[in-house]
Order: sequence, then C-alpha cells, then structure tokens
Amino acid sequence: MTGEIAVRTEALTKFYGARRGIEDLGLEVAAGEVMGFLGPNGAGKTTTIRLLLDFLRPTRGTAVVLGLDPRRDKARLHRRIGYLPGELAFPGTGRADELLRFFAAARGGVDWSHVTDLAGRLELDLARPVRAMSKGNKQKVGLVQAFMHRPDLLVLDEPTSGLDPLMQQEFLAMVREARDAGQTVFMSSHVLAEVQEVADRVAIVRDGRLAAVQRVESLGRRAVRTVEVHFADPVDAAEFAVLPGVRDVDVSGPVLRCTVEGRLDPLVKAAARHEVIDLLSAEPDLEETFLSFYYHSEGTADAARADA
Ligand SMILES: Nc1ncnc2c1ncn2[C@@H]1O[C@H](COP(=O)(O)OP(=O)(O)OP(=O)(O)O)[C@@H](O)[C@H]1O
Repeated sequence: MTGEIAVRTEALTKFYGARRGIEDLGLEVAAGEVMGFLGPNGAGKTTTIRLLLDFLRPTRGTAVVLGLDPRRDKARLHRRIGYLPGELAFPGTGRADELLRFFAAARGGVDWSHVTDLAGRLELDLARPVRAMSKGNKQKVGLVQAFMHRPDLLVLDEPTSGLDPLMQQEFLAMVREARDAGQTVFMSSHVLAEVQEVADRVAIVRDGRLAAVQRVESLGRRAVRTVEVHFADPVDAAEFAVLPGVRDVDVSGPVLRCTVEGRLDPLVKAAARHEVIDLLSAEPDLEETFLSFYYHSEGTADAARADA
C-alpha cells in the first residue's frame, strides 16, 4: 500500500449559510497511516468528517476517499469504511448483539468471533439493550461496529469520548493493531496527548482552516508543558531561566513555575541540585503547542504536505 493515498481533499469548503464550517482544506492521508485530526471545539473537525462520508455536500472543493468519489460511490465507499459518528444515535430498542448483527448483515457479513473479541476487550456486555446503556457503553457499541468488518479506512469522530482511561488505552491498542494490519485511521480529537500516543501525523484545524500538519515525532520535540517545582528552600530564578527550552520563569520563594518546550531533562537535572518537595507537570496543551508551531513559522500546511 506504500505511496497510496487513502484520503485527499482539495480546497474542501463547507459554509452553513454565512457560517464557516471548514474552508480550503487541502489534506492527504496516506494509506496505512494513523492521522490525528485535532482542533478545539467548533474548529471544523466534524464538518470535515461528514464531508468525507457524503453526509454533507461541500460548498466547493473536492474529496477523494479510497480512490472513490464520496458522492457518486457512497454505498461502495461506506462498505469499506468504519465510521464512528461524534454523536451516536442508535435505532430501535434491541440488544447490542442484535444491533451489531444488523450492521454486520448490511456489510455483507462479518466474522462474528471478531465482534465478540472486540466486545470482550472493551468489556462490553452484548446482551444488554443499547437504549439503556450509559454514554460510555454506547460509545463501545459504536467502536465495535466501526472496527467489526476490518475496514480499509476507519473514520472516528472523537473516539475516546466517554471512555474511562483503561478503555482509552484498549482503544489505542486497537488502533495500533489496525495500522499493523494495513488499515488507515483518521481520528478526530481535541486532546493532543491521546492522539500523540498513536498517530503517525496530526493535522491541526482552527477556526475552519488547516493550521498545521506535523509528524508526531516533531510534535513531541516541541511539546510545551507547564511545570511547577516546590523546593524545600527559596531558589533563584536566574539559575533556571538560562536552561534550554525553559521560559516564563516565575519564582515565588521556594516555588518555581515555568513552561518547558521539548525535553524536561535540563530542568529536572537543575532542580535536583536542590531539595525537591514536589514536581507537577501539566499535559501539553493543544493551544500552546499550536502557538509554538506558529512562532516557529514552520509546520505550515504547505511545508507539511511536501513532507507527507
Ligand atoms: N448544522 C450546522 N449549522 C450551522 N453551523 C454549523 C452546523 N454544524 C456546524 N456548524 C458550525 O461550523 C463550525 C465547525 O463545527 P464542527 O462541528 O465541524 O466543529 P468540530 O471541530 O467538530 O467541533 P466539536 O469538537 O465541538 O464537535 C462551528 O462554528 C459550528 O458552529
């Protein structure tokens, strides 16, 4: 599959009246890669995903998915896609297994042992009626139906929403296995950390526009964290302000606050010269990471496409 493109959009644009959903999106997802699609609420992620599946029609621009035109080849395309919508609404009052058998039949039959295996991994009880399930359990039903037919392309809109941390890890393992099996994964999220764990590249959208496409390795190097160190005794800000990647140093008696871009190691080694009582490091924040791209003026959409 190397070199093939699973998803290609060109100038893809959707306006809801005067309101911009997404504008001039040019994106390529290579076959066999996991691409994270990141952005704050309202950035245009769901709009893009719905355009790829022809649940929405573009105002202008084009999308080609698995070599097919979503509009002309919708039914054929949907059989090769596993789709998890952002907001799940299941029909009927049936049990989870009945609903999944219905989806399986619509796809021309699936290996049922794969369904029970997925349900087991996600600790989903298939004998329970879906309507009475919690949000998290409904999300698991949605995930099983997306993965059950081993689709060429998984399109997942906020797949971890409602899942507890253990199940999130199980889901990420499923994504890795899908990639190892040659499947392509396009998943949206507004949480950088979870996407970073599993994606090859991330595309960042903001206010309806593609802001950056990055390989995850380069993102890791630039990840920005806020760090707070509590020492036994007061420390001197100047000692820390000179360290590579450390900025916004603020010392208040024995408490140091700063942001660290990239490796934490220089700060940790410097801190260890004093008696450390506590150390807090906050997860990289999407907005800060984005700003870090912006100020480096690398990682623009065009540069990243050349790198794709
Ligand atoms: N049916 C609609 N009618 C009008 N505006 C819409 C509609 N759907 C989305 N929008 C607007 O389009 C923009 C992009 O929304 P979209 O749902 O695609 O973002 P998102 O990144 O998926 O956000 P979230 O994470 O909150 O789902 C937002 O400004 C939103 O208000």
